[in-house]
Amino acid sequence: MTSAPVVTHGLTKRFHGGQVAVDAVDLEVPAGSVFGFLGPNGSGKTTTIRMLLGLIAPTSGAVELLGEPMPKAHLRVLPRVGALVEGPAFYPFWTGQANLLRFDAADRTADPKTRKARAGEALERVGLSNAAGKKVRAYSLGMRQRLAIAVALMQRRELLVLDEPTNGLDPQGTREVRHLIKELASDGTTVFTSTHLLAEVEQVCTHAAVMSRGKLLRQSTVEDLRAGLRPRLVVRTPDAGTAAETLQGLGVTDLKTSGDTVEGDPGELPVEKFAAALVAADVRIHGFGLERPSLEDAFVALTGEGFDVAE
Ligand SMILES: Nc1ncnc2c1ncn2[C@@H]1O[C@H](COP(=O)(O)OP(=O)(O)OP(=O)(O)O)[C@@H](O)[C@H]1O
Repeated sequence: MTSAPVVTHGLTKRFHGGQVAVDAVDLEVPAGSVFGFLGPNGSGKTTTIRMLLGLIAPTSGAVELLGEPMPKAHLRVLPRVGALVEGPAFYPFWTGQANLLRFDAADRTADPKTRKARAGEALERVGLSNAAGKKVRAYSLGMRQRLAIAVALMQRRELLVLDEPTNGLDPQGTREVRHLIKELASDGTTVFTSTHLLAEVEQVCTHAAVMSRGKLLRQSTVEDLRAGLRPRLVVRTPDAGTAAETLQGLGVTDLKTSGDTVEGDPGELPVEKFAAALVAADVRIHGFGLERPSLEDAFVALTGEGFDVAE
C-alpha cells in the first residue's frame, strides 16, 4: 500500500497578535489524486501550504510529506516535490529556456550535465517547446504560468504542490493551466492545488478539501461532496403560488419561490406524481425537473455562507 503523499495531524498556525490562520487541520491526500484545496480568500490555504513545504513553522501539529516528517526531512523530501507557491521571478529579456536553466543552476541537488536535456523535457511537458527560444517578455500570462510549472518539473516529482495556479490568468491561460494539471496527473503524479474557484475543482480535481476560517470542514472525493445533498425539484411556471401550495400539499419541504421558479426538497416522494398533480391544479408548467446539486450548493451547505464571502 502506498501511503498518502500529504498527511497533517492537528496542523495549527497562530500568527503573532493571536490570529489563528490554520486551526487543527487533519489532511490526507490520496496518492495519484488531483486534490483541490478549496476555500475563499483568507481561509488559510497559503499558510497551510507554506507549512507543508517547511517555509514556515507550525505553532503545533505535524506534517508528513511522502511519508517523511517535515520540516525535519526536508533535504530528502523536497527534491521529490515540485512547488509553485509564489510565482518565480523570471528575467523578461531572457528566453524561457534560459530562465529554466538559471533556476536549475541555483538548485544544488540538480545535475548540471543533464540540465539542458531536463529543461527540454520540462518545456515539452508544459507545451512550450516552440516558445523555448522566445523572450519571456513576449509570453502570455498562461505561458508564464506554464513556465513556472516547468521550473517545478525540472526534476522528476512524485508530488506537485500548487498555490492558486490559475490566479490572475485570463480565461485562455486558465484553460491552459487546468489542462496541464490534468495531464500531469494522468501520469501518476499527485497534484495538491489550492483554489478559491469551485469551477476549478469541478473541472480538474478528483478530491477536495473545504477550508473555511482556518478550519478543514470536509475532505472527500468531489463526487461524495455533492452526494451528501439531495436533488432539488424545480418547477418553472407563471402560476408559482398555486404550484408551491400544491407541492406543499404533496409533502415537498423547504419550498422556495423566486419569480416564476418554485423549488423544494422532494425527499423520498415519487416525483412522477408531482407533474400530474400540478396539471390537475391548473398550473401551467414551463419547466419541470430534478436538479443535481452543484458543488456550490455543497459548499454553502457546509459553511452556511456564500462562496464569495471571505471573512
Ligand atoms: N504573516 C502573517 N501574519 C499575520 N497574519 C497572517 C500572515 N499570513 C497570513 N495571515 C492571515 O492568516 C489568514 C489566512 O491567510 P492565508 O493567506 O493562509 O489564506 P488563503 O486561504 O491562502 O487566502 P489567499 O487566497 O487570500 O492567500 C488571513 O486572515 C491572513 O490575513
